[in-house]
Amino acid sequence: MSLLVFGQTGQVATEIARRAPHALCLGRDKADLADPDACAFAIERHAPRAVINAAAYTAVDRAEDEEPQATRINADAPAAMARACATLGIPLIHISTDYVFDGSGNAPRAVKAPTAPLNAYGRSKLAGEAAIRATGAAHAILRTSWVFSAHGSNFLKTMLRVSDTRDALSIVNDQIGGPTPAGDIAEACLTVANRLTAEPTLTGTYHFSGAPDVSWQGFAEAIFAAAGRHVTVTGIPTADYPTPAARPLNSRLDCRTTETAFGLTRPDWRAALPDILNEIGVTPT
Ligand SMILES: NC(=O)C1=CN([C@@H]2O[C@H](COP(=O)(O)OP(=O)(O)OC[C@H]3O[C@@H](n4cnc5c(N)ncnc54)[C@H](OP(=O)(O)O)[C@@H]3O)[C@@H](O)[C@H]2O)C=CC1
Ligand SMILES: Cc1cn([C@H]2C[C@H](O)[C@@H](COP(=O)(O)OP(=O)(O)O[C@H]3O[C@@H](C)C(=O)[C@@H](O)[C@H]3O)O2)c(=O)[nH]c1=O
Ligand SMILES: [Mg+2]
Repeated sequence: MSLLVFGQTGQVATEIARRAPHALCLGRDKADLADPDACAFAIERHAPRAVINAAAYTAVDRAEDEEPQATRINADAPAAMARACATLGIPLIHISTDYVFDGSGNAPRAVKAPTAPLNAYGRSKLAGEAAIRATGAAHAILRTSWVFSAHGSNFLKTMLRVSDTRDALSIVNDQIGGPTPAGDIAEACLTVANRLTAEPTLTGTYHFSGAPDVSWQGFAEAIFAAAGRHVTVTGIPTADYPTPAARPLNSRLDCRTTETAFGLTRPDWRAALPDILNEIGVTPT
């Protein structure tokens, strides 16, 4: 057994499966993250050379009402995975989020910058990070942001859906971050898994997000331009788009240590748009 992946249908898991046909990707039916012991058992039984956790509770607004469940999936399960990895002496590659930060200021966040999540999802992901570090397992925690792809649910697909019925939208323009193609995250995870297997001293936390940083409004406009859809996008402040979960204004991630350690540079999300739209079946008219 080479590589064990938690997650099968998600954005990143789908892209890992495409790139690593020999990896064993476990869906919820084979490993339910609400059952952390089952996740640890799956690792012990398959004895892979590395584990990638690409599954998570990602419903940001719903997590406000389901924090215990989000914490079980985003913290208790990764902790159990890391303990099993430590026992076997294999690395765990785990994905985390810009939402562990409070989004103050305008500067890109360094890896070691203080964390202070604004919402339940962010707290559950931060708890996962801490729990993994505490096990002593060789690991890489890869924080990314604003993931999009042809699969699963994401902002790009929401924009395409709503523009089927509306030709004008109001989108927040004061939350800034790096949209990240799931395919590039998958590639980064595989690169990091290979490197960490040979060099466990690379253990640590890393940032990996797409460039350039943009507002959700700017991202929406780029999506509609690439899709050839004529939609009027009006920028609004976050205060005018109330949601159950608060979201950080500044989601910029400083990704320089990831390039130094692994040679991974920030992917240009604009370059990924045409292929992803094409895969969804959207062709500019
Ligand atoms: N989406 C984003 O914008 C961002 C995501 N991240 C992180 O990246 C990682 C990958 O996210 P992404 O690919 O977008 O995730 P998705 O939301 O696309 O998919 C989540 C995956 O997790 C699985 N999952 C959820 N609950 C369970 C469970 N109880 N047991 C087993 N599997 C479960 C889902 O399976 P099922 O289909 O069965 O529900 C699905 O495969 C996560 O760690 C996420 O926190 C970080 C920053 C941004
Ligand atoms: C649909 C819509 C959204 N918005 C805003 C709401 C929100 O601030 C922003 C993005 O909305 P979403 O619900 O897609 O974003 P959200 O689900 O919060 O996305 C986050 O998911 C988790 C998993 C992460 O880890 C983060 O990196 C981030 O990608 O756009 C508008 O302003 N107008 C609209 O019409
Ligand atoms: Mg969402």
